[in-house]
Formats: sequence, C-alpha cells, structure tokens
Amino acid sequence: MDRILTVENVIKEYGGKYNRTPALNGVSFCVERGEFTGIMGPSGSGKTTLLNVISTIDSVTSGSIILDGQEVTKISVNKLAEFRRKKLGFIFQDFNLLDTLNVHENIALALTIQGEVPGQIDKKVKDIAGALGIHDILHKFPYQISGGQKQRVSAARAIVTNPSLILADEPTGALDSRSAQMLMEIMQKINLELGVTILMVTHDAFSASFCKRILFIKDGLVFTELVRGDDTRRQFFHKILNVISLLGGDVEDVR
Ligand SMILES: Nc1ncnc2c1ncn2[C@@H]1O[C@H](COP(=O)(O)OP(=O)(O)OP(=O)(O)O)[C@@H](O)[C@H]1O
Repeated sequence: MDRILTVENVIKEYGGKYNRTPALNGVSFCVERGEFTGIMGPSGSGKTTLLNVISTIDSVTSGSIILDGQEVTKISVNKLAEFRRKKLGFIFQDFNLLDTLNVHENIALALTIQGEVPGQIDKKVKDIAGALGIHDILHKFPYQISGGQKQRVSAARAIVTNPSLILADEPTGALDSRSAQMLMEIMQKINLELGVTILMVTHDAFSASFCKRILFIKDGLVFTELVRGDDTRRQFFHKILNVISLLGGDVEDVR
C-alpha cells in the first residue's frame, strides 16, 4: 500500500487560556493512495477543522500530519502556498469560481499558477473537461451555467493539476439532489478511473455512500469507521444511516 496521508494524535484547540475550545482531541487515521474517504459527524465535531489542518490553512496545537512523505505541520510559512498548489486540490461547497473568467480560463488558471508550460494547458483543460462532461460549456462564464455544472468545473480545476490529494468540504451542499448525484458519480469516476485520492467532508449520507470508506468523527476523535467492501451503494447507504443514528442525528437526506 502507498500511504498518502498519516494523521497522528492531532490536537487542535482554539482560543486562549481562559476560553479554550477543543476542536480535535488526538485524532489519528491514514489514507492510502487511491482511496475515496468520507468524513462524517455531528455539527461541531471537528470535520472542517480537520480539513483545515490537513490543508495547512490552520495550524495544529500538537500532533503530526504527513502528506505524501512530508510533515505538513513543520512547513515554513513562506512555503505553504507552494505546498498547497503542488500537493492539494480543493472542492468547496460554494464553488469558488472566478466570475470574470470563462470555464476554460477558470480551469486553466490552476495550471498557469502551477507553472505549466503554455503549450500543454489547452490539452490538459480539454482532457479533464471531456472526462467530466463539461467540454461543451468551456466558453461560458460561471453566471451562464447551472450549480451542478459549476461544481463539475470546480472538480475539474481541483484535479487538473494532478494533486496527491483532493480535499472536498460539503461539495454537494449547495446542489439539488439530481446535481448532487451527478457530482458524486463523477467523483466516484475520477477516483476509480483516474486513481485520484479524495477526502470528503459531508453531512449527506447519500453522498457519503459513494465513498469506499467513512470515518465518523465525534468530539474531535474518530469514533468508528465503515468500509464499503463488496456492499452495493444502497447497502452501504443503510449502514451509514445506522451509524449516524448511533452517533445521534444529523441526517439530511434519506434516500
Ligand atoms: N476559528 C474558531 N475559533 C474558535 N472555535 C472554533 C473555530 N473554528 C471552529 N471552532 C470550534 O471548534 C469545534 C469544531 O468545529 P468544526 O467547524 O471543525 O466542526 P464541524 O464538524 O465542521 O461542524 P459543522 O458540521 O457544523 O460544519 C466547534 O466547537 C467550533 O465551535
């Protein structure tokens, strides 16, 4: 197995001496290359904090995070942006597309920033757009496309640079159920066919059922995990619902 991510005994506390809020309480887990891992848990359990410390947007209080062989908690501040650009892709709930650029330019920008040779950019954008079914909207601007299409553009932009790990925070949160299903099918496809490693936070059991494994977080710790194995998506979905009810709540979408 080829390990992409090792999170070991990570503690994150917000606030100072007198208003200390523990967000992560010694969380540990690993992600192997090619996994599609979901993170679920009640509101306030530390999911976003976990993504933020892995992505170096936030610092840990203590503990170790090794991404692609590199200890991220020790990267100096002036190297962080470069590290994120090279190693990580992000898919956010609110898409984060630039309104003044068309779809092609939005995807190409990620490559330009990374220093890709200009001759390669158009081909890479078109290849990824073809894989994600957005090749016919490359000339359109974000305001001219649907929410589901925006999210596929956002996914294309995240994977076009071939990062070690894609971090997705509630990627289906702003989508209707049909668009959410399409996006999850696409994420499953990029995971299975392109071998992209994905770590995705979601509240939605339906979205989570497309993952290969789910980590359930409670009170800043991994409470339990579920592996899909040979289960159908529907069987896995029901197992996820069972764990959510054990954890006490937060089921948004019961399909
Ligand atoms: N910047 C911050 N300052 C202080 N406390 C914070 C900060 N960010 C998060 N917290 C606290 O840390 C804990 C974990 O928050 P986090 O946002 O990681 O939870 P979450 O599982 O992502 O929640 P949700 O599902 O509601 O988005 C909560 O108690 C939260 O109030």
